[in-house]
Amino acid sequence: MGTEKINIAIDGFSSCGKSTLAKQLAKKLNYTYIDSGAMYRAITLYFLRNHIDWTDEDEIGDALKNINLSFQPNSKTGDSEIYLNDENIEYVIRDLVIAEKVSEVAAIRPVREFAVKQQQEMGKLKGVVMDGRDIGTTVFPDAELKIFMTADITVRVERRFQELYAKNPNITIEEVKANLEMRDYIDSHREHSPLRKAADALVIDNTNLTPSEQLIKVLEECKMAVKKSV
Ligand SMILES: Nc1ncnc2c1ncn2[C@@H]1O[C@H](COP(=O)(O)OP(=O)(O)O)[C@@H](O)[C@H]1O
Ligand SMILES: Nc1ccn([C@@H]2O[C@H](COP(=O)(O)OP(=O)(O)O)[C@@H](O)[C@H]2O)c(=O)n1
Repeated sequence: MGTEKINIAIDGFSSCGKSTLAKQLAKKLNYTYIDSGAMYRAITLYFLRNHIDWTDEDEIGDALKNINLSFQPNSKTGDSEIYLNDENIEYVIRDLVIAEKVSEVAAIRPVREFAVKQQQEMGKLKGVVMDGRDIGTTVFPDAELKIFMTADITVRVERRFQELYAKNPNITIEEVKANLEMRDYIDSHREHSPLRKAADALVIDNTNLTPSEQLIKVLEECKMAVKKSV
């Protein structure tokens, strides 16, 4: 592949493999991976810890002024991890307690403006793979490659359940299913930047694809997108 860098936007439903694909691509292409969902999870963690009333616009505005988010590579794995005011919160934000509230918080306009501004800044120099819900539609509407991922709900629930069960054996499959369905509903029906497939996005249904099969498929698309961009 040439030296020209493009931006790659990956959107889709919860737990369908967006970040797995985004990380694979970033490694292969030597791009920067940004997990935009981690930013909304981080803001939710801050709001919960500090008992912020997120129905109150003034309280939200003051709280956002105290939130500094950054991504830094893990010194052992090299994987990008999120920091909230210098604390590594990569692990804690994956908890179901955060997943229960994150879609409510992510629907708030000033929260989205706060996150989107930083995301757009990170993409200015290109060479970014970002996954989320509104990357191809709002954050990088001009991204050279847009992917919209999906997979059957039963497969998505099973995948996320296995992940959460490894950390907490008290978790039930019903809880995980209810959470994914609730988030998909709120994310696709909210007023500001709802989850939508961008008109020019390529749909990947990975219900029956392994991670390496999906990578091969998308790398071909990347090659073509880079060629088109020069
Ligand atoms: N193609 C695939 N086949 C099987 N499991 C997958 C595939 N892609 C991702 N996974 C697994 O599914 C779970 C959710 O993937 P993840 O990338 O975190 O999804 P998302 O970023 O969309 O929430 C993870 O445990 C991941 O290892
Ligand atoms: N670009 C984005 C990314 C995430 N989000 C919100 O953040 C939540 C968590 O995102 P995530 O990517 O970590 O979710 P998973 O699919 O990994 O479970 C989503 O359910 C959305 O409510 C968003 O609104 N916009």
